Amino acid sequence: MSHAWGYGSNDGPEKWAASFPIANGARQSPIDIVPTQAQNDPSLKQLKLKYDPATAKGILNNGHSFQVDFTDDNNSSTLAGGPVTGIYRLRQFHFHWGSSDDKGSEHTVAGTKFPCELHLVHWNTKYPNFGEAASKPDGLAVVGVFLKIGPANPRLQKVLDALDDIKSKGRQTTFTNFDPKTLLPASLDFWTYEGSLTTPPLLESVTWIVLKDPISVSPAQMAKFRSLLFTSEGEAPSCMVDNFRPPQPLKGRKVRASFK
Ligand SMILES: CCCSc1c(F)c(F)c(S(=O)(=O)NC)c(F)c1F
Ligand SMILES: [Zn+2]
Repeated sequence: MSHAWGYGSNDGPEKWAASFPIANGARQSPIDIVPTQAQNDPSLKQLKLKYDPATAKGILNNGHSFQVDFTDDNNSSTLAGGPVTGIYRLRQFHFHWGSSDDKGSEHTVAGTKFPCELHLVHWNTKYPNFGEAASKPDGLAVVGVFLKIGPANPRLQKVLDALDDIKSKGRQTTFTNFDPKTLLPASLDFWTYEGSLTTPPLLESVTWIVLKDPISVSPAQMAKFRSLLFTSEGEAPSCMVDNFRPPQPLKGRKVRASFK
């Protein structure tokens, strides 16, 4: 049975629990991060990100967002350190954004919403593949990066220029020689907590690593994100906007900070 889901009034986040009861689980994401309640943990290691641009392979409109996929059959692009044990391989990155610049991020910071949030998805190599890892409590590590309105970000441009070729759901094209490290802020200071996928199947398998510092994005660049469609060619077009889940209950979880 297909569990069709989306971000509209009939199939959006308030309706997901009907098909995915874990939506009301104990470690759901995203959350509102309250810096004054996050405890500095000196035992947290430095985040180690090693990305090989040659592992970038394609860009796809999946009908919920767009994703840049990476070859993950070896340890060329990995995450280690920070809150995790072992080595996690980069699988893909994607974004969530709003219909206007006052919303769009999934995580919020003391209630502040950003216009966009980048997610870099990694899986734990102690498991044989992504699918196996995605079902384990320590299976995934996702780095979240906020995008804040400011000067145009030249490092986003190669990604945004590719969107014309993937306007509608199901469209994909090659996307090679790209280093996702260029999308990160100078500081890798982070907050971390145990959570979930923010889209169905909402699996509670994600160690979240949310960077404190945003990167910039211009209003014109945000308009480029909003030029994508949720819909396939031939369907009545629906603009891909507001593809974010709102913050979920913390349910007793602690958020740790890698910085003072
Ligand atoms: C089985 C899911 C396919 S990979 C994927 C994804 F497509 C996605 F959108 C998110 S997210 O929850 O939205 N952002 C962290 C993930 F975590 C993922 F692992
Ligand atoms: Zn995401």
